[in-house]
Amino acid sequence: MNQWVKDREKIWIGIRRDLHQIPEPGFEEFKTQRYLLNVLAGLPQERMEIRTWRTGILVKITGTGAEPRRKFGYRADMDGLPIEEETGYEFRSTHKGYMHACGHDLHMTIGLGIVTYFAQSEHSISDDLIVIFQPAEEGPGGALPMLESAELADWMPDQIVALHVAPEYPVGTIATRPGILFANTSELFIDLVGTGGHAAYPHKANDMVVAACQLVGQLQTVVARNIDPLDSAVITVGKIDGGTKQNIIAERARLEGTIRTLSAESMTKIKSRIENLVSGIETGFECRAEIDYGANYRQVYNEAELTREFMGWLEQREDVTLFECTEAMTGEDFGYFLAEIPGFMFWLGVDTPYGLHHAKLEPKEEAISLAVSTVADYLTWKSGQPV
Ligand SMILES: CC(=O)N[C@@H](CCC[C@H](N)C(=O)O)C(=O)O
Repeated sequence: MNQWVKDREKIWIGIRRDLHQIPEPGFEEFKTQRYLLNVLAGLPQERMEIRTWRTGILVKITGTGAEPRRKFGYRADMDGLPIEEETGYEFRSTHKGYMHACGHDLHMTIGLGIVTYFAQSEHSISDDLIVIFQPAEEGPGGALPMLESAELADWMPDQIVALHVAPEYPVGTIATRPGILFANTSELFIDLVGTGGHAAYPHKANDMVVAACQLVGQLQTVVARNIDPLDSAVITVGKIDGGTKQNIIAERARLEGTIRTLSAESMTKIKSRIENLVSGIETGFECRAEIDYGANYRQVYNEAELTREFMGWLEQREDVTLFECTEAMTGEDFGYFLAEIPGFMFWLGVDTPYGLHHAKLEPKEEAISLAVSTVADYLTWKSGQPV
């Protein structure tokens, strides 16, 4: 491992713990942005330029090579999740009902570590480096509007990399693959409106709790019966909201979920099946229904040549175990970056029994140094390679 990075392990861990305490919703990462700007202000400024975009931050480290230079990008997401934390941490979330349960506190710390490393005059890199702190990955999606922003337009990287913590792998493991890494996603919100009434008079009402339950059951048939078993897809209803009191028949119910597919065709097919089923519920229950697909994310598609090159480069590192993984049905709006810019994403092992989006997620912090060291060394090496 890069000794300079390793020697500063306590600093990275301290930053991660600070960030862990202030998780915020998408586009409301105000304290997070202030914290990051404050750390950035304490670094050598000679080769650094900083821009903000909404609650996000763009940092440019100017390369020391002659022009024209390439721009290498690293992207970290910034938002937390609406989860009440159940870790045993002393540095647990101070924001009630919010938690960094998807590792974005680590992703940002690694981004700061990379900036810190290359801001030092002794760690010059000949190409420019653009480190992107992007808001709202969990929703409604910050990547697409950021890509369309004036702030990024003249700093658009020529190549980009991002990582995501992976609870299931030991620290020291990096997993990735050329091609699709993460699925296409679409959020799913269905509102049902019927007629409320007294619990004792069901014949005078039109119960949306019963309609919602029927619909959840029917949605389970879509992937099972309409999608080619060799083409993976998922529909998860993560939240149901309906009614007001145990003895009042519910006038309204709302389902909130997400759709995941490996192919764009399956996404279209699933949406069409959902629309038919919802229309059946409207007829069958004599109610009104509205579907909203919320935020849709493109698949994360790793550019094959760069990914293979990175995997080959990793193989000579003694501190990393490379694993060529299969696709995952997770989503990531980093897919929008990869649709515009060649690059890749990889999983970083953080070895914890609880999965992503779990209230007890406790990633191993040693993974931070390993990631800063790996990405910094890779970018240094890559910048020395001919175009
Ligand atoms: C890595 C990860 O967990 N990403 C999220 C992305 C959420 C996308 C969107 N809000 C949705 O729910 O469809 C995921 O849940 O996979």
